[in-house]
Amino acid sequence: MIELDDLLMQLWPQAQQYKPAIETLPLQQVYGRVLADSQHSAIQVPQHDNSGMDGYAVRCADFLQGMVFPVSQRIPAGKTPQPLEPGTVARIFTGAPIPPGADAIVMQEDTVLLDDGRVHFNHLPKLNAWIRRAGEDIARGQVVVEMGATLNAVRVALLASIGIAEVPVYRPLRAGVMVTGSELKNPGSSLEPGQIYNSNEFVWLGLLKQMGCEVRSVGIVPDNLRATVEALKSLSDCDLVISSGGVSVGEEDHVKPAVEQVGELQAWKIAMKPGKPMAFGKIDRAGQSPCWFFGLPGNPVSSALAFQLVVKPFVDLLSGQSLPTADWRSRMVQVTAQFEWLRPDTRRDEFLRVRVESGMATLFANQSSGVLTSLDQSTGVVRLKAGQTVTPGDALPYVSYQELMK
Ligand SMILES: Nc1nc2c(c(=O)[nH]1)N[C@H]1C(S)=C(S)[C@@H](COP(=O)(O)OP(=O)(O)OC[C@H]3O[C@@H](n4cnc5c(N)ncnc54)[C@H](O)[C@@H]3O)O[C@H]1N2
Ligand code: MOO
Repeated sequence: MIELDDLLMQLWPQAQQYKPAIETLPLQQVYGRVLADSQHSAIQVPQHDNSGMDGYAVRCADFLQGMVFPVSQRIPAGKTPQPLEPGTVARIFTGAPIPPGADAIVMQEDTVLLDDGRVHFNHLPKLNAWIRRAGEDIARGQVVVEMGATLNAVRVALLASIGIAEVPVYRPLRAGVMVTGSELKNPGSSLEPGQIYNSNEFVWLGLLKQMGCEVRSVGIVPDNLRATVEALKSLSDCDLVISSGGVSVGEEDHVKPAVEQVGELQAWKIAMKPGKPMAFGKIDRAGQSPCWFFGLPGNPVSSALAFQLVVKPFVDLLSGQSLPTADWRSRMVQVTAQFEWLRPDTRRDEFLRVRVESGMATLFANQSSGVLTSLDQSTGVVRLKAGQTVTPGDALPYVSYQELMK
């Protein structure tokens, strides 16, 4: 068996070597994509010192002479102001440039407009009040979004705010999906005795789409070597293929020999629970970069967790994301156990499904890897080292499903 951390260290450098193709797209089409080159700002934001309020631009020193001033100019947003005449104030609106010579803004609620058009100020102004300084958001030349960042709504808006209309992004990965098992039926059809519904595929379709992959599925593949080999071959034009089931040790488990026929198996049996019989390898493609292969266990919880803990960071790295973003281990936090766990697995690290509220972790009662409801009714997993027992009050490393899928 391979330790999980050793497996990750074996996988990640391979993913980092992969160079996805780059395309340049308009901002409207880049949501969820990974940026292929850091974007610098050619301008400062804001461009000019500007007002944060509707009100008056004033010179503080003038208030030694009194509290009532005539208005010498009107500055709406978008207009270039004249220098502020001494002994006067300027009517100004939110976002409008500060006139040279003004050193504070007074909001209009703190003033009274007199019948003769002059303005009475209720209080002395505060130096620099309500002036938003040029460049206080973004300096000229600053990197605004780093290469490898996923372009979420705010980052796309940041690019827009510096006038960039199109950016280079990595081409989405093509993920191939197959689920093995002669006992499987798709939802919508009725079950014969001994059959079960295929649910694993539906976890992956959702997660892969959330990760921005283009997904192609061949669906259910019966438990025989020939059909498994054919399914692998038919998906080999993808960047990676994920299969479920058939990776254990029984005679009905054909995935490993099938991968060995069409490519190479690099790892099998990981010291983690759930998820032990996971396999990793490659499907050969003459003269092209490899098609990576993940054989995940059939048990629904094992398949979903192995996906989040092993496949997800690999796909993130293939997609061009940086290692710190991809490594969920650095995002683990400590929680306090409110449960007891006295029957640890002595050889594998265990991931227990728990519900965490205010830093307190309660255990989902049924930790079987066949119980899919456990994933819905827990918030994440705590990681135990092989042989580790838990008593209430113990501090445990925890990662939420939300954090795993970031
Ligand atoms: N003698 C041994 N038996 C098993 C071992 C072992 O080391 N020695 N490992 C166990 C562990 S751990 C796991 S996990 C499972 C994984 O086995 P497979 O990956 O070969 O999966 P299958 O046997 O094909 O299926 C397991 C289970 O999951 C259900 N399943 C399969 N596909 C789907 C799907 N698409 N949607 C929903 N459910 C699915 C399947 O019906 C089985 O109930 O092996 C243990 N055995
Ligand atoms: O490790 Mo298996 O994945 O227990 O369920």
